[in-house]
Amino acid sequence: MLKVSINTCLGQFCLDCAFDVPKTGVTAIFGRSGSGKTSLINHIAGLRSAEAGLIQLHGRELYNSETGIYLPPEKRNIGYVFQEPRLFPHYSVRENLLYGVRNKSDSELFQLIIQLLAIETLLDRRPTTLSGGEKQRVAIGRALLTEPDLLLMDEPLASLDLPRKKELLPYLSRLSKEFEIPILYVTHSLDEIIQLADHMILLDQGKITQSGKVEKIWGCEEMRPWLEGDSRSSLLTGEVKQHHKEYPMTSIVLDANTSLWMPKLDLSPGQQVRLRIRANDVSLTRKMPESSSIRNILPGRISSMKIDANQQIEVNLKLGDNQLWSHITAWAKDDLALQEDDQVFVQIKGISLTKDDWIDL
Ligand SMILES: Nc1ncnc2c1ncn2[C@@H]1O[C@H](COP(=O)(O)OP(=O)(O)OP(=O)(O)O)[C@@H](O)[C@H]1O
Repeated sequence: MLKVSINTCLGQFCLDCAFDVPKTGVTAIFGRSGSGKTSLINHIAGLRSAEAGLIQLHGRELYNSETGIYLPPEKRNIGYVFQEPRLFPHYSVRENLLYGVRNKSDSELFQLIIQLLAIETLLDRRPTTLSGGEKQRVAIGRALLTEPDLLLMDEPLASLDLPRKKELLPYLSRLSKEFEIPILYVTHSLDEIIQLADHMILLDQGKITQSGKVEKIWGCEEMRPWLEGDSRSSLLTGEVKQHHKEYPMTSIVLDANTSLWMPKLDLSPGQQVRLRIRANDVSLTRKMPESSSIRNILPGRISSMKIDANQQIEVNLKLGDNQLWSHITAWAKDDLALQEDDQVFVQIKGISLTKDDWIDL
């Protein structure tokens, strides 16, 4: 586990945060530009020193202002992947990968990493001949080959265009499952968080405003600037229950009493999935409709209602054990005379869940 507590100022900017990162999985660091994301991971890497604090990785102290411990970056055993791949142009891909690696033979780890990142065929090429996505895969491979206790990634996809980002995401996702090390992942992208992160830390002006499981943070008030109105959505975790016998649909269990139908997933019963349900795809009725094209009609209760910037209503609902957002017009709210604590029926079109709205966990 990584334990961090940092209190320091750089000019006008002060970083004051304390948090723990679980032993495995991806923890996303998210926040506005200038909120201190890069400064934070640079402190952990040892590229910056704080005025006060403690950084402990798997029980080993990397930094302790009280006892004067300050390990330089090369003694911390931390891998760092930057926005730009930073490869040595005069070395081949193989030489880049093995730079700084003690065991330079074709180890099992080397084979695993080149397969996982699909860079076997690039080994004899020079970085200048690679695409942006290929270069970044090599940079990730190089960081992993040093067998780090922690991997820091600072917007590793930011310099890539959208198709390259999409190409690299599955590699990152596989890597986080395959390597049992904590990954701290700085990003501006909510899509990357949905695809990759298990946990999330929200930073604002150098302070942590929220941290915890992604599903929980997603719905919190501090996420409102990024997820308001039309862009409001909920993240839910569930398990594949069954596939429909006649139609290309899959049922996902969210809790003991709640399940949803969505277009067929190529997954087996029992597999875990994360779903994003857009608030615009969730409508409400007072009575159970008698016949409807909508496949998911579930009982829910209104927890709270908020007016968005366009004077429409964001309704937060309790759906079984989960929280769900619905976005409706103020007109509909008045027409149905909706109030907090009311019991309603929540309607989610099965077809509204597209392939960008789920990942297997
Ligand atoms: N050497 C420095 N001296 C003074 N202020 C600095 C220094 N380095 C960074 N800062 C300030 O610290 C704040 C946090 O910067 P940082 O790069 O950590 O933010 P960030 O959240 O990573 O931003 P972005 O998302 O734009 O990369 C900024 O206001 C920045 O101007």
